[in-house]
Amino acid sequence: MAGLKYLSGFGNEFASEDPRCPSALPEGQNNPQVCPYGLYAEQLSGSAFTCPRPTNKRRCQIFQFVGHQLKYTSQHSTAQHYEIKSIRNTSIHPNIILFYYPESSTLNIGLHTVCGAGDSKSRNGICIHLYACNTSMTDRCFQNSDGDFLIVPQQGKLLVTTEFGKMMVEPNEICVIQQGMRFSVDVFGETRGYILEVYGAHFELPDLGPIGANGLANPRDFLVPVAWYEDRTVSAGYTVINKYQGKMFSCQQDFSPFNVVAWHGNYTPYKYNLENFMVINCVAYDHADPSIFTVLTAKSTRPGVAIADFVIFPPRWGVADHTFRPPYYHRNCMSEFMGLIKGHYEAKEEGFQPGGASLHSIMTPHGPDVDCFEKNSTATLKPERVAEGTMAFMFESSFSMAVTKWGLDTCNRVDKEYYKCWEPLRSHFNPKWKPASK
Ligand SMILES: O=C(O)Cc1cc(O)ccc1O
Ligand SMILES: [Fe+2]
Repeated sequence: MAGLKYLSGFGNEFASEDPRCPSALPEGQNNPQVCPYGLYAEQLSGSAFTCPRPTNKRRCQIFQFVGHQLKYTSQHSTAQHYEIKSIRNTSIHPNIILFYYPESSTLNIGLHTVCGAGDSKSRNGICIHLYACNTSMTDRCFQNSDGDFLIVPQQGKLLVTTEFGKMMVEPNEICVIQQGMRFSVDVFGETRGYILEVYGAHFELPDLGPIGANGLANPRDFLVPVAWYEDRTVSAGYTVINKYQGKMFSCQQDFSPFNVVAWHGNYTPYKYNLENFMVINCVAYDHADPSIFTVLTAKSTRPGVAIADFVIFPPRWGVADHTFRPPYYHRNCMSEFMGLIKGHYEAKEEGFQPGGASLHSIMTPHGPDVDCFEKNSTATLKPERVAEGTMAFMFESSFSMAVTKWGLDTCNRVDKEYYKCWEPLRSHFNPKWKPASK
């Protein structure tokens, strides 16, 4: 859908009216006795009323025909995949797991949870889902009452209709749909990607510290939809699906929920093109930690420790002198879930397919495969482009993840031999080695 308009900025105070209804936002107040055009006023609160100002940025006033719904009933079909219970019941072991992506043709029912930890009831935790579909959502929308979705399309673009307006999100872009926001997705063929869900925190831009005012993901590159409504009666029934405490509920209404004529506030969905990321990296020697590539972070209450970070490995220059340039060998107190949007990943050129994923669990050793190690230990170190035409990413989390039954068994695409990419690493130990004489 060409020609969609957006507002620009991260977490700004925005105001938007559908141009068909000028002056739909009441002047100077949120709750006039009667709203313009006879609309209903509703506040969507994404932070506690009493949060201190820096975090109390999370609210939106929306003006709509009508918002309230009928009774939710439990919905079955795909419900079990979202249950946190299913995460607790499943496999806990520290192996490294490489998931191959399920064929989309075998899977057109949407979302599958692969791993996660914590829970939505205590508002602290994460879930990682994969989606694969080839059918648009017709007369149905989704509302996640549990947390925020950071959606990473890998194949196929998504036309996301929200209460705030429409966004087109293509592979190499991401979007965030925050807790409680209703949305529906149109697809245009085989479509798949990844979703990071966080409970109890919203995504923020990372602090820049000594980097200064510019760098990483710049706030102006985040795009927010403009108000758009439809006045549509759906006599056959419009289904609102609500994920609440890990379970799916649905209710029927006879109108489209995308009836918000105007809104203002700073609690909105948004999208970001990863191509806009301003990469900061080593220009002298050694390998900077990948936190330098953080696009968005969902902070925990412990300073510097994220519930989850969204980190990318964008095309860039590699210039470090006398340095083994690829990722170092690593044991981490965090979990590392990696995915690949396109191209190859520098630490594993073969085997890691776009659409695939790997989970390197807490303190499980990982790093470059044997080819990458040998090649880069002897390479002539001239400035060169790294990761050209590729985009790998990582969901890095302080939670220790359990893998669902679906992730391990049902998807049936786990590479049981993944660990073998490190098996041929041989010792280069030379006891006769001498330091170069100065
Ligand atoms: O490849 C990985 O697993 C991610 C990663 C990247 C990097 O640059 C340094 C450490 C690390 O774990
Ligand atoms: Fe790592």
